[in-house]
Amino acid sequence: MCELLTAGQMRSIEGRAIAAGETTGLALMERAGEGMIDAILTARPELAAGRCRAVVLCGPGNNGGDGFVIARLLEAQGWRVQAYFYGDADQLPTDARANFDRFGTARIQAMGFPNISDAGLALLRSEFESDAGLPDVVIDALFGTGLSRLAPELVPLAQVWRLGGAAVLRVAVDVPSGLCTDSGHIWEVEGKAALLPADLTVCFHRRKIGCYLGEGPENCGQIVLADLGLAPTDPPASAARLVEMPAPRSLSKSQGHKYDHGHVLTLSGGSGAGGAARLAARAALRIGAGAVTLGCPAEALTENAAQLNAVMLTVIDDAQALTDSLKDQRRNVICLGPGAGVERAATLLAVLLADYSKRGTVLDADALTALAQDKALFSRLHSNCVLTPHGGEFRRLFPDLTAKMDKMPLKGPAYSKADATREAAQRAGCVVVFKGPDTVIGDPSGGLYLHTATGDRAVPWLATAGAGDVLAGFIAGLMARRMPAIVAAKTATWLHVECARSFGAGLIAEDMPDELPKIFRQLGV
Ligand SMILES: NC(=O)C1=CN([C@@H]2O[C@H](COP(=O)(O)OP(=O)(O)OC[C@H]3O[C@@H](n4cnc5c(N)ncnc54)[C@H](OP(=O)(O)O)[C@@H]3O)[C@@H](O)[C@H]2O)[C@@H](O)CC1
Ligand SMILES: Nc1ncnc2c1ncn2[C@@H]1O[C@H](COP(=O)(O)OP(=O)(O)O)[C@@H](O)[C@H]1O
Ligand SMILES: [K+]
Repeated sequence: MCELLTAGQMRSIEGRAIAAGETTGLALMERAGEGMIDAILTARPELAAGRCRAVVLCGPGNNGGDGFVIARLLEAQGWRVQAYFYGDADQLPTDARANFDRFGTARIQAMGFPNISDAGLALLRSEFESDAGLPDVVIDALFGTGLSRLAPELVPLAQVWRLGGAAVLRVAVDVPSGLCTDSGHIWEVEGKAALLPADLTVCFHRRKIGCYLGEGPENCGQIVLADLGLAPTDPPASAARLVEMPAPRSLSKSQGHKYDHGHVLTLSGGSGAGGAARLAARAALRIGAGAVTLGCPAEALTENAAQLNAVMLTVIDDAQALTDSLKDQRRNVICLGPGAGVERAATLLAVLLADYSKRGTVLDADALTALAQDKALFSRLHSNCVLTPHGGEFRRLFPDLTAKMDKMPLKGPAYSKADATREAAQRAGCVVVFKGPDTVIGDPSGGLYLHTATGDRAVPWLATAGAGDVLAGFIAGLMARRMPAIVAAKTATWLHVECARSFGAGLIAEDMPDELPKIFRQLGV
């Protein structure tokens, strides 16, 4: 289970350990420096062989203190190291000051404070233009989890930071300077923003949530962990968790009748608007629902019949027809929204949310718009519902939360997509899957899960029409198989990205359900 921490959560874990006498700030800082070097050499073993050159940028807080430790330890390994300092030595926190002194004032190049001097910047620039060639590694120990506002000094530094291009390894200590640890946004004021993007980010103790949200993933490079030796106490209950590969056991089928594996009813729109619901229906069937029926208006029966085989068809013209259809309790999950049309979605939603049996209900697309337009409907959502909004739909449903999320404060902590999803799920009383390259899943009890499709899980081809319909179908299919809503949402999100990764370039939504059997084989389902 991989927890993702905010700056505040990390601070309280460290603070508790120090207060309990389990460790000291100085010991943690030493361990952070050691862990950093282990992590760099593990991620880039080729650096272990040579006598490399490193430039370490140290800032005014404890992140800077880590930088002095790293500089000292790298030097002890025979590296040529130059440390630069942005800050006032007399204002350094105690442990950082101890490491500043230990490395040696005379060997630390001051860059000027509170403004970086031209001379300081020129000296730093010369590191990249020296006869000794480019540094092998540049380390960003300027600001870490303590940064809670724009550091304007990063603006000039950001240009120098990029010198040398791909020939230089850029490593961030804990988080890249300029990134908000909580929201993954870049700190900015009046349109001015700056950040030092990294090829490798070494997070201490636990991964920081901002590395997985917003602009975090594209600016952190590879993210690895360094152990600080803190006791593996339970993470805070409020900590978010990364969505991980599902256990194959959870996806395998036991013996039984088709209806033992559930029956999804997907409700489509009228003539010419059935594609989205057909995609969802096929996805639900492929992921293992025992049976899937598409409910369409009579006018669309013939065209749907021409497209579907294993998916069954029924006519659902109006609210009464849906009420009758729900009398069949084997239809244990309903998927409504894709291609339904807002008016029809509103009519059918009223029936679904009045259904006493509170069966599994996946609401996407037009059903979300209908929900946003009707407070009474919204208030009838229950814990067996799943909402799957993209950014636009989320804005319609929760305009106030979106406004809070979009407004980067001048000073942190910032309100994040994770905070918004948690609040949305609690308000709706059901699971909310807030989609995007960083998909955040919240459950009404406050649980929070993140799936970030970046790095080796990047799937730009998933930005294709109908991909969301397939996700809704996957969730519905898994719920039909009696997976709890939150588990179905997590599992479907992971499989959805996995299908896109596996298929690769050229992916369109139709390909995704048909990629599932291959994924299942690979997982050993
Ligand atoms: N706690 C622990 O036990 C351990 C901590 N560890 C390490 O400490 C890091 C957190 O350290 P930290 O909280 O000291 O803040 P840090 O991220 O270094 O920097 C931000 C500070 O700079 C200050 N600031 C000054 N000038 C500024 C300016 N112009 N622009 C913006 N800010 C400016 C700013 O204060 P402000 O002026 O905003 O009040 C703020 O106080 C953490 O990431 C990890 O690397 C590890 O060693 C393990 C043990
Ligand atoms: N660049 C991307 N990387 C990863 N996932 C993406 C990306 N773009 C879109 N997605 C995913 O694709 C799906 C798109 O859903 P949605 O916006 O509802 O599209 P549609 O309405 O066309 O089906 C979501 O699950 C979203 O998370
Ligand atoms: K940093």
